[in-house]
Amino acid sequence: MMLSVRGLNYHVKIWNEQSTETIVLLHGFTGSVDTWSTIVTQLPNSIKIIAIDLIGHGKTDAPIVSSRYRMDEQIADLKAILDQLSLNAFTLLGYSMGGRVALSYVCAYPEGVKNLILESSSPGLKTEDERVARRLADDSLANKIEAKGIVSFVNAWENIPLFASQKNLSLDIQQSVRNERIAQREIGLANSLRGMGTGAQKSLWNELHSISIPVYLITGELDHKFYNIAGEMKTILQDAKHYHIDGVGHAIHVENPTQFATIIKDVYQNN
Ligand SMILES: C=C(O[C@H]1C=C[C@H](C(=O)CCC(=O)O)[C@@H](C(=O)O)[C@@H]1O)C(=O)O
Repeated sequence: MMLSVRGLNYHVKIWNEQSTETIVLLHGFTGSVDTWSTIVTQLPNSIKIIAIDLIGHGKTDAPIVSSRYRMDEQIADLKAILDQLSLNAFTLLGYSMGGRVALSYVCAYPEGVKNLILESSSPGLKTEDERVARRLADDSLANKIEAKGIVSFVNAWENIPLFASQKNLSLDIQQSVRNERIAQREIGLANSLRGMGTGAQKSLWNELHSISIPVYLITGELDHKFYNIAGEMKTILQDAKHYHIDGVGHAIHVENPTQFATIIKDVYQNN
């Protein structure tokens, strides 16, 4: 379904619409609602699942103005979507960039969020120097995406060290991840980096201590960077559990969907 919010058309996919327990799923950079297709088959019908294509991704609009992709704009869109769907109590799950959106959302709009699940994500960068350097890198990548096109970008992106463990997946799964990335629009990815990239968003490190809901941090054994980030987040959060999954990297839901789905089911059993 398409929802019009704050002047943009968002693509939203819903499973088990009549169920009461609800989880909202937010994909990562270069992703779409399709990234959750395997997970959905492993969750019980008792859970209503709402997956959203974030701005510039999937079938959601990709505005040409990069400022429309700022994190405050994205979470305001998300709030408007959830209000339109009359959601007043739900678990919010985000993968990587989607986790940064989810965490930003909880810090700005905590009402209604019962649990927060962050897969391989971060609260942003602590210092302005780090953010300046990352913005320069992300701006350069954004310009390269527009100059050389999506295929050239994906050829490089799927081979960054962060995704090395995905080479162990079946060729079918690797191809499905590639297809999802290839289907993206250059303007959407480029402006996503410019507007809500890791260096563009504000740091949420100093807001973590105020989050009172349960936070579930999921990282992969082979993803040392985000394992360490999650470990530090856990020392600050009031109520946090860190699941560290053996034998997988950054995209746990792709590399071990069964164990990922089990964690989600555990969260609901803890409610
Ligand atoms: C490479 C780094 O940052 C990028 C890596 C992960 C994030 C993401 O959403 C990737 C999802 C995917 O392609 O499967 C992305 C983001 O948070 O926007 C980062 O740009 C890094 O080392 O930080």
